[in-house]
Amino acid sequence: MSAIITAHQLSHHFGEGQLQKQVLFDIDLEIRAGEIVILTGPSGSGKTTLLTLLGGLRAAQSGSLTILGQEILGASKQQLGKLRCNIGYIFQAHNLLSFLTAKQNVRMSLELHDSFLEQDLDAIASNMLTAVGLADRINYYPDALSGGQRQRVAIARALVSHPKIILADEPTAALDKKSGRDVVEIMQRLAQEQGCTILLVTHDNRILDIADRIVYMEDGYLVPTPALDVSAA
Ligand SMILES: Nc1ncnc2c1ncn2[C@@H]1O[C@H](COP(=O)(O)OP(=O)(O)OP(=O)(O)O)[C@@H](O)[C@H]1O
Repeated sequence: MSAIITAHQLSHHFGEGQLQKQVLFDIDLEIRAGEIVILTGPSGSGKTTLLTLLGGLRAAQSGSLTILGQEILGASKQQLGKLRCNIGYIFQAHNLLSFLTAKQNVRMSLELHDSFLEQDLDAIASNMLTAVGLADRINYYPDALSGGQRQRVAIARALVSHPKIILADEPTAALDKKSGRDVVEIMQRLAQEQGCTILLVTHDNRILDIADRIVYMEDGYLVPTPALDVSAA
């Protein structure tokens, strides 16, 4: 498997001068095509900061970061924007637009890509919602859906354009055990079908077993995964 994301000696700080605070230290990480990698660790250890860097959502400051073959250090806003077309994002709060139906929310993601024909968009969006088990909720507004159903719409929206990478930040945090499990299993199945790489940040020990690999963070450093966390899954 080839590397799809490679970080080498990646560091990051917030603030300037006396207020500067370093939150990532010399991160070395390689993520290969098709892998499901879970990033876990205590609150404030830098997981979200690392995830946003690896997803091209913020500029890298030092070290080296290659995403889909492109060096991100010093990349322009345009280059980052183009890169993001190949990445699907799923967040804790699903961020669906409340005035659009499930289908319209998914369709909107397709409209950002010019590789799909206008007349096909409705059918593609509906098929994707069917794939996440929402065939009977296609024309519902988010307010009429449960938390788990909304998160499944968010998954459909992220995966519908067949991105090469999915980044998910605490996708099960707001869900009960059963819904959380359903959501990650759907992500896992679809990513496997599409050959997509998943990088997922979570505190949720109940879903650690879906990962091919668990990466553990502490105080801004990658550390060997404690055996305890793996067996607790
Ligand atoms: N925009 C920002 N400006 C200043 N400091 C920030 C900013 N974002 C994060 N931090 C700080 O960076 C550190 C790492 O935060 P980050 O959100 O990456 O951790 P995390 O491991 O994802 O935490 P959690 O599990 O609680 O979400 C924290 O000390 C946080 O306060």
